[in-house]
Amino acid sequence: MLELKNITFSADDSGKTSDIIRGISLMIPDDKFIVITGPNGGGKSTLAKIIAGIIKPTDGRLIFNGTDITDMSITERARSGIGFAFQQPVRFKGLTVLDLLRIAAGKNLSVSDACTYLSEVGLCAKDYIRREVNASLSGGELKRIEIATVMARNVKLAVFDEPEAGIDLWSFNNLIRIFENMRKAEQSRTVVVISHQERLLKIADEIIVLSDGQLIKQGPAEDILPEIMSSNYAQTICPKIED
Ligand SMILES: Nc1ncnc2c1ncn2[C@@H]1O[C@H](COP(=O)(O)OP(=O)(O)OP(=O)(O)O)[C@@H](O)[C@H]1O
Repeated sequence: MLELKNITFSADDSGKTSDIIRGISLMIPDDKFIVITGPNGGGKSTLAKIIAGIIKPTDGRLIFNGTDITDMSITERARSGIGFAFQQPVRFKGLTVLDLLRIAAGKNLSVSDACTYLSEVGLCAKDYIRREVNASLSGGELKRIEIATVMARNVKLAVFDEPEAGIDLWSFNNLIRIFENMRKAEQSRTVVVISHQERLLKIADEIIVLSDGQLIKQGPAEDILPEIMSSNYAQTICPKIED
């Protein structure tokens, strides 16, 4: 279980301090498929980066399975079982797809196992396994390779930031299956996905809504989804400015 206690993140924006995350406290339980959603600019990616250790909160603590991970680096957090897939995957010059999967797995993954991960994300493994992870790969291919690395990592908590971006419809159907399989493959594993996609929201156990850096709602999908889909919802999270 991951507990966020009063997490705040402020950034210096052209000499002015802006509060991007404002005192968020929430629990991310084990063994769940959780979707974090909310309007653009609400702070979802920032919160995901705080969980992964890419950025440090200005204030507040993160407790993962009883251990305070606030001051842990990305690598230490990865070792403790947190896996993160970027919204914009990183390209590593000189590294092949197989190298990348082996680094993710933390062991000398066999070619056949590496191929299985690639096939699961819909890539024809023999075409990709020896390819260099560089600018010649398309955004969708990189995204899928990134997802395969999180699968290879065998994490307790997997965080995906807008995994559907740049993914075609066929692959999106596949992606839904991957998330479901990932969660079921390991007891107590939680998969957190940041998404605006209704189809992902529909299969979530829990939905978390962030807006303007604040936690607006958290609860079972069957309670939260109808509210999000209602036409009044946009006004609730972003009230109209009166004349
Ligand atoms: N380092 C930073 N300095 C200044 N502003 C930042 C910084 N990081 C994020 N922001 C701003 O904070 C807000 C939240 O950004 P974030 O990327 O977390 O939103 P998001 O909810 O993931 O949005 P989207 O749905 O569009 O991906 C945005 O207005 C963004 O411009």
